[in-house]
Amino acid sequence: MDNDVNWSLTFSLVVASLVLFLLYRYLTSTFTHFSERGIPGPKPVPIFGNLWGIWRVNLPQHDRDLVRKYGKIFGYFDGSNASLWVTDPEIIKAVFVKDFDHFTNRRNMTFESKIVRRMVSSARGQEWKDIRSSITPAFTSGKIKRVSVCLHSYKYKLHSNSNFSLKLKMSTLIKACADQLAVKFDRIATTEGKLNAKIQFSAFTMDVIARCAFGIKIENLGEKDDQFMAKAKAIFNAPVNKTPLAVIPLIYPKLIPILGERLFLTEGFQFFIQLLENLIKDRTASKQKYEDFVQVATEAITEYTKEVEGKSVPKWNVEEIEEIVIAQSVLFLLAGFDTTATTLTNIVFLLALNPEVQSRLYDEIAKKMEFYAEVKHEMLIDLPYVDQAINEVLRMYPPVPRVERECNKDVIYNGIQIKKGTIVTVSSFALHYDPDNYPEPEKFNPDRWNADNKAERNPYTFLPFGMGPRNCVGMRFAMEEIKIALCTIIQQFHFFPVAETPETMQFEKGFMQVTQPVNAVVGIERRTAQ
Ligand code: HEM
Repeated sequence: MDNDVNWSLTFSLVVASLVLFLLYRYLTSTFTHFSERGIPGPKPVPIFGNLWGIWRVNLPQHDRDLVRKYGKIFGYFDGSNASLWVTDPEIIKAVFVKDFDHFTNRRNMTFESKIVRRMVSSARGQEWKDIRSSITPAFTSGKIKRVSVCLHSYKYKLHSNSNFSLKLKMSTLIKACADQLAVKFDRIATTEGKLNAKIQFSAFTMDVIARCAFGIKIENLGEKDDQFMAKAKAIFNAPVNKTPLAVIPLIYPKLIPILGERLFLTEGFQFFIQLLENLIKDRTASKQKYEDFVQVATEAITEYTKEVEGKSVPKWNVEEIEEIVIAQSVLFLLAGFDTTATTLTNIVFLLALNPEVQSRLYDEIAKKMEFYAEVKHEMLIDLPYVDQAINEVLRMYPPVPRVERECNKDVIYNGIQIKKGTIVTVSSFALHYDPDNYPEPEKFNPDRWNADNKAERNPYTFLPFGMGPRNCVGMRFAMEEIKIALCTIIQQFHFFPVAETPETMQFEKGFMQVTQPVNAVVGIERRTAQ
């Protein structure tokens, strides 16, 4: 009897060990991918690869440390998926520009939501090319300058309220938002004397997107009862980013539909999809003429054609057009709100710590204002020091910490083989702090960006907006917005460090798509006439 028990126990143990062994072999089967090719890299662990614990780290520092340790080219594993990390400018050029046809897509996240799949950021192959070509005209500087937006007042609810309507040019609209921001700053300067920059700039960039993209003015933005901002913030600073769940889309994307998309497409996300669906339905029902981004994009998408038997026919049917428009509208909001607010926060923070840069910036803007009665599109064209300062902030604190492409054909660069299916990842922080590209990288020095210094630098060492045909489509819009805000507030306010201001920017820990500044508190006072 005892023998039987021992036998079956031994048998069970052998089977369990065999299963575990096979599982281990399966989970680690790709882990020789880089070592076989002589490419160094951190040691991966089963299931997580190199992502174990990533939800607890300071991502910019983590990425810089990795590159410092393993060099400009090394292997990394997102779960069992191979990712080649690159900060070599020549390979960046090849992947993002020269051989773009072999690197058109980002990784496939396999979301089933049609809205997510139709977003230009997640669309793939020919569908990406078609959507991107159709929306690009809406983002050219000519359109940003000329497009006028019909504004509709909007209080927090899911339908727009058309009892107020006003037609304004895009840059005038951004200026109106910046003026409203200046009123808030004035109140803060005279009461508290210190500014929690991220909160105020988030309300500003949300206001700009709502007005310029959707023609709506949200009355209570940034106030206590403002659900609009609360939902948006919940997307970027979601608690899930600090848990192992954050890495599931990377290590095993097929689990997304099994676990339920709602786990990843949070309530905030659903809120904006619903909002935009309603807004577009309202528009279709009304006879009103709109001229904002949604309208420009809708027309461009509707007019987009394909060739069938030598004839041009519409590319998408009515249902597809609605899906594509909603997808891009939600995306503009998501891609444009937090990135731009974070950049403005970082700018004010670095200006507070660098008074000589702040005063040079002030002088340049004040000089320009001698010729212009107010901040406007035309005056932004020739402000070299403003451009230099913004570039330097984007170098030191790029809001999007990693940029990637998926390889769709085996290629070899300088003896480094990149197999089909491999993800190529660039850590913007590591690239921007490489002393080969930027001597004394910790130093905030806008002069790095003067014409002479810039001409000497390899352009593939600066990726705050990504690179190549799939770079940030909203870059011009973001720069217009940042410059209008900066010119408006720097003229009126002076920023300086206070006891709470950290010596260097602190970032939220966790696996963030947009690097979140924490405690970016600076002193603020109204400038006296100079
Ligand atoms: C300072 C502000 C911003 C920064 C730093 C930023 C950064 C980026 C980066 C790094 C990418 C990835 C590019 C690549 O893979 O090469 C990207 C893509 C994108 N951005 Fe931005 N962005 C900003 C503002 C905006 C704004 C205001 C909008 C829209 C109104 C926008 C819309 C997009 C879209 C749609 C994509 C995906 C493009 C595609 O896949 O074809 N971004 N952005």
